Amino acid sequence: MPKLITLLNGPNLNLLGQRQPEIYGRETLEDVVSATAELAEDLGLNIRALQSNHEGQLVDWIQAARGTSAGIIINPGAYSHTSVAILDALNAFEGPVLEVHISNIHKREPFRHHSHVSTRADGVIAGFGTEGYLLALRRMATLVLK
Ligand SMILES: O=C1C[C@@](O)(C(=O)O)C[C@@H](O)[C@@H]1O
Repeated sequence: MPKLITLLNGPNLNLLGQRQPEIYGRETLEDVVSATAELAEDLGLNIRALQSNHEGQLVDWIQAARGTSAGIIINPGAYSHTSVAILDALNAFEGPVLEVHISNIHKREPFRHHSHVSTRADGVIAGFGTEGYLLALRRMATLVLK
């Protein structure tokens, strides 16, 4: 059985492709999910891709990944900068956590420079566009298949 990786996207990422394309690009979330699922298959992994605009829902999915997923790839969106609840949930998850930001948060407004999630993440990718999800998945394969 291929190992399961939970891919979580937070608020407003459902609007990928339409929302500020000059920052986030023209690819939709559906495009991102199908590209990651395809790569996952090549790498011998399974992906469970979920998106929510609600903090508590993301916390519930992180908790559900305990004992069922080998790793979590998460773009927490704006909750990166505000959510101690998401950080606490990730701290209760036993496997590797990789954080993805499509944009380079360090080049943007100062309030985006800090991410609570980064204090837990085993790796962070920012500013690689939607390609960041694929790079994170490759790194996840190294971490969980070693
Ligand atoms: O919603 C997002 C998307 C983001 O996480 C990114 O992928 O670049 C960066 C966040 O600051 C922002 O709130």
